[in-house]
Amino acid sequence: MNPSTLLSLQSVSKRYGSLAALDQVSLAIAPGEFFGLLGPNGAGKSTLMALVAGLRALDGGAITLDGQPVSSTAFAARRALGLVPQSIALYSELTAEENLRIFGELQGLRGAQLNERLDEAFAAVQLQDRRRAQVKTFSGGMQRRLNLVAALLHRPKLLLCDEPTVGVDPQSRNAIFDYLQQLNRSGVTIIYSTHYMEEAERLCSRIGIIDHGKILALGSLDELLTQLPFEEEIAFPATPATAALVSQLGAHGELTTANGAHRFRPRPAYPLSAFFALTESLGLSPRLFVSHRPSLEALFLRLTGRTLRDS
Ligand SMILES: Nc1ncnc2c1ncn2[C@@H]1O[C@H](COP(=O)(O)OP(=O)(O)OP(=O)(O)O)[C@@H](O)[C@H]1O
Repeated sequence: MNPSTLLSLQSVSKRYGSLAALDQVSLAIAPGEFFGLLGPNGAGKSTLMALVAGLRALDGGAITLDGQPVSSTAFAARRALGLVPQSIALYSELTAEENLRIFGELQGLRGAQLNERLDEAFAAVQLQDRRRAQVKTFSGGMQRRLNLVAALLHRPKLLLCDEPTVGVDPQSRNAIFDYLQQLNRSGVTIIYSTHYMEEAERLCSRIGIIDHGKILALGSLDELLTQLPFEEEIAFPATPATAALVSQLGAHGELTTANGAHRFRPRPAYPLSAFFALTESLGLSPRLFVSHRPSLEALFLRLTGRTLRDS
């Protein structure tokens, strides 16, 4: 094993009947990474998390954490990780504090140390004043925040977050992001699954795009985006005012039209300065033009023929 690998998946496969939920996935995660697993519903993200956490058995391949095989019997290895499950796993009739006490004890914490960790956890997710309230009285966002810290009381090296912001209001979402970034800066390695490309772009130092149980692309955001054949595209409304421009652009790049808008991808040899000189000479306001950087959405479309949102 490479000494800079914390978690290693080698040709990991998992089937449910005839369905290959994961198909020969290989992946190495280095200590300190904030790794994003980006893919649509049903891509295999939760299955990968459950296998890494030792909650389900592999059908093929191997997973090691710190060089030790991860399996349902390797309890010591499981202590090194925390799992934030996709669905909220809390006892709604119990108070927030009773919940965290149960999770802390399951993670091996007792006495003064447990009390200390509870204080830290409530402070970290700004729920100190609600610790004695029943979880069923919490908003969705508050439950999500509690669900997150419940996985962290034993200070795992590796945190698996399975779509932790689904159904969360923007304020709680930002609180979760800030907390995860702070944890990552303090040395916790994070694997974060999402179907929101904005989250992967904002949080993750490296991203794997997953679909139908296979990792289709892997790299930093910049590395992934350079796989796209174009640098930039410019969108503008399809109106009579822009018709003269459209008639002159064909020679300089690729032009597509959909939903009342044109999109122009200049050839590499055609500088944007020439484009804007042309629009000015036609008396068109610069405000009509919006330039788009290539996005993960565009890469996903290119890799799968579908958009992330619709698939
Ligand atoms: N216990 C199970 N039995 C049968 N099929 C399953 C089971 N769990 C998952 N699947 C199927 O395996 C595939 C991968 O599911 P998985 O939950 O890992 O995807 P996901 O990317 O996490 O998607 P989602 O965000 O919808 O949970 C899907 O087609 C799903 O229907």
